[in-house]
Amino acid sequence: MSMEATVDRPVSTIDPFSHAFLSDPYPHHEAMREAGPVVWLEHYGIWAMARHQEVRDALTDWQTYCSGAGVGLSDFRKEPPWRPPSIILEADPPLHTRTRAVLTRILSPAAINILRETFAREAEALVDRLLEQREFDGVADLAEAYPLKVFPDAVGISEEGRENLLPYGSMVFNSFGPRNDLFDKAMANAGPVRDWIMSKCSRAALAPSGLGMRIFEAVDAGELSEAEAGMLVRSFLSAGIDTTVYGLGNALYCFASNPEQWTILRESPNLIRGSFEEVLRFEAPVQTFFRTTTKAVDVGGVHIGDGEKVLLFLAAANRDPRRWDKPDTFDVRRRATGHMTFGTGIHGCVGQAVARLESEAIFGALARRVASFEMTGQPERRLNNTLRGLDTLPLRVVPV
Ligand code: HEM
Ligand SMILES: CCOc1cccc(C(=O)O)c1
Repeated sequence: MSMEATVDRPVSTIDPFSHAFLSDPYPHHEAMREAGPVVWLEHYGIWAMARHQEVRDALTDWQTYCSGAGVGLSDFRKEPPWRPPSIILEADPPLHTRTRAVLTRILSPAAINILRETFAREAEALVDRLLEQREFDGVADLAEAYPLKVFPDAVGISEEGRENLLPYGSMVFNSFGPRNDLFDKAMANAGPVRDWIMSKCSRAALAPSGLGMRIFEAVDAGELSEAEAGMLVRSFLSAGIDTTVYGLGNALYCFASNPEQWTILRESPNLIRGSFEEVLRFEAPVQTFFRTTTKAVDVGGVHIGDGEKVLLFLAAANRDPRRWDKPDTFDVRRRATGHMTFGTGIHGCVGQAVARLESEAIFGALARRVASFEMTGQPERRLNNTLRGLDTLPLRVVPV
């Protein structure tokens, strides 16, 4: 019998969904990276990976680390999901292969390029208004306002009721964590919010020329059922707003906190696209996702059993000194490709071209018009079981 060289498993008592951890995760990320390639979190009875190599390998090995049991703490095979599972995010091949192919085509860089002019026009108009105001809140007046205008417009849903989108995103992203106070608060008004969202996931509710109707055209082409098309529109509304809201807010925070980096960007506008990748690496709006093992597996000598939950710390991988030089420095000149904030492998973010276009439009407009940002008050955090970002960011802009 081959004696596997298994070592004792590294153990940690931290609660990665506590307010303390979510408010300042970086020291805990460092502790987990140093504890081992995989760490047992006894608080929840789950495994954690915080190093870049292990996170990347687990995301790539979808056969061993599956999504079909849910990509949150809850194992769908042991307890009912709070909503019908996503047929892309919470699906494995072959179902995932079919649904992913449809969204990959609809959200391809070429397809998204068609939105470039509209996204740029909306960004210029918003920046005009904010420069008039001089002082505003970077979260409410920019990071929320812009995605809430351009993305639902692009999907093709009506203006009325869009105030349900952020609450729904909060429900979705808090649901990947434990049923803690953050989840309970997010679910307070679940019924009406969920009803509004589902009312938008049908042909009748979608503009003929939007991204949503592109999904129903895949039904007519025999690639999807009518019900599956509705579920994929739900995926757009689940994933497509809060992620970019937190991402744009984190970007503003990074530039306001590192004014010399903003000056570098203004002098070299060709760095604008790459600077968003550095924001995503340094202040990942999406911090974690889970996988579930489909067999026993040995990671760096540590034995993980079959059917166990593994928490992948995307944000910890982004600051792993094994992968990055000066990982805790925000540097817009860094080539940040290889960050884990869009995931990687077969589930790697299918909407990343939309996110990049939104950021490029906004920060392109700001770089031409704003000499510097000044924080006029203390920013407040918006705690969420999966997302990291701000609730308020009081700003003043100094025009060029
Ligand atoms: C800064 C913005 C964004 C971030 C940080 C982000 C992050 C991610 C991550 C980490 C994943 C992988 C999840 C996993 O491996 O389990 C993912 C998948 C996904 N994202 Fe994004 N996302 C962003 C924007 C968007 C947008 C704008 C859309 C619009 C449609 C979108 C739609 C999706 C969908 C449908 C999936 C599931 C893909 C699959 O499972 O094959 N995301 N995203
Ligand atoms: C940003 C990761 O992608 C997601 C997130 C939440 C929900 C869904 C979905 O497919 O419903 C996808």
